[in-house]
Amino acid sequence: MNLTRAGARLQVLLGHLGRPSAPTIVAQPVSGLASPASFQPEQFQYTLDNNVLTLEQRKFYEENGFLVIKNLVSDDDIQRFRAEFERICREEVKPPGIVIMRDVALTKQDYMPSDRMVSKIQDFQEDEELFRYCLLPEILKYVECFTGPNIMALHGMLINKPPDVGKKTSRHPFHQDLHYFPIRPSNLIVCAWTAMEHIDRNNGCLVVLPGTHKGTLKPHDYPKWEGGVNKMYHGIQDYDPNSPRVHLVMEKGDTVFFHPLLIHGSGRNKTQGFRKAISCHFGSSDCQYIDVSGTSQENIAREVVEMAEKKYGFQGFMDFKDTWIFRSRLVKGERINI
Ligand SMILES: CCCCCCCCCCCCCCCC(=O)SCCNC(=O)CCNC(=O)[C@H](O)C(C)(C)COP(=O)(O)OP(=O)(O)OC[C@H]1O[C@@H](n2cnc3c(N)ncnc32)[C@H](O)[C@@H]1OP(=O)(O)O
Ligand SMILES: Nc1ncnc2c1ncn2[C@@H]1O[C@H](COP(=O)(O)OP(=O)(O)OP(=O)(O)O)[C@@H](O)[C@H]1O
Ligand SMILES: O=C(O)CCC(=O)C(=O)O
Ligand SMILES: [Fe+2]
Ligand SMILES: [Mg+2]
Repeated sequence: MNLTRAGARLQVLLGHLGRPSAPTIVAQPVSGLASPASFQPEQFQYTLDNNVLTLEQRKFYEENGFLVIKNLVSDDDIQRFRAEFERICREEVKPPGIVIMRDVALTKQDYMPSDRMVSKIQDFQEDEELFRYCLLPEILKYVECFTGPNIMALHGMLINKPPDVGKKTSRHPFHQDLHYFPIRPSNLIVCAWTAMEHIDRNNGCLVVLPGTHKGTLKPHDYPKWEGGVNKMYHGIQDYDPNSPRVHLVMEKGDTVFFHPLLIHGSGRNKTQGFRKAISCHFGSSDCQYIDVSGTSQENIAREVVEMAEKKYGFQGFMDFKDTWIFRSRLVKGERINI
């Protein structure tokens, strides 16, 4: 994207956020030197001005589309998320709205209420214990660098990647999360993803294609994998197989923040343990809903609406946008548009 246009759009958004616009860049010589404070960076388009990120971290996110913050979430909090996840799997608590997903390779087994049957839970916004993740001040402090001060939690997930049974169904194909969101602008959306244990290539770490957040939203569809593909795990069909991959090896509590256009996936879990991570997508409440009719997002919109209609029993009068309106929750500032 053209820098001037992006700069102009950011100015409009900042104005809309009720903040002073970023100063126009005029290199003013002060005692013969340009003052670093007045030299506000017009080159930044994926991060906002505040004092949380170092210049180096900011440049890294701008360039790569992700940023890992080590040791951000405490062991105590992670233990609480794990315990609540197990209670949900054992059906001791049933938070309204929760979506429990099994790995496609295990769907023909008799269901036992146990964390060994569940590959992912989604939409935990009504579970006060898990939703604590989306309210953690240490997470929101970083989220605000991307969304600004009015923050909505759009979607929470706890991923329990099962041991692969040999069909490679535990993989998550390369995708861009924006495919699932009828919400723009994309630069005001960010995902926080926290490792709940040591995660590396053996148990299926996140794999990212650095810099791909600078591209556009690509068409997504089910990959043609012989062993089966999980429901709604759409992938990008024409990603560049030679694009450099970065495998994110993370320790318990480490958190990666990434842009919704960043192409990422996760590999097979070759261990016998269930690899756990907790995540939430956040967006500025200044964002807007878009109509995805006639775009590449139509396919996922149809699937999500079908599932929501089945789950909530409304037939025929829900659209993609509605499924997001009632699932998202304000976590900071004011609810404005979305
Ligand atoms: C309002 C809610 C909207 C939620 C909207 C999510 C949008 C999220 C946006 C997030 C943004 C970030 C990016 C996230 C990337 C993702 O994670 S995308 C979402 C991931 N997937 C899901 O959310 C699906 C969750 N739901 C499920 O897994 C449900 O169990 C299913 C697949 C709908 C089936 O439910 P069910 O009917 O209760 O299950 P069951 O009777 O056991 O099986 C029925 C049939 O489904 C098959 N099946 C069961 N599980 C699976 C499976 N995992 N895969 C494939 N087939 C399956 C069975 O084999 C069976 O097939 P047949 O024998 O009839 O041929
Ligand atoms: N044909 C494909 N289409 C889309 N995504 C793919 C394809 N093959 C692999 N991937 C994805 O590529 C990412 C990285 O795979 P890579 O092989 O580098 O990781 P890995 O950890 O070694 O995983 P694996 O053991 O499954 O090979 C994963 O997200 C995986 O799901
Ligand atoms: O494997 C994971 O933990 C991440 C999966 C992912 O990218 C997603 O659910 O959108
Ligand atoms: Fe994702
Ligand atoms: Mg591999």
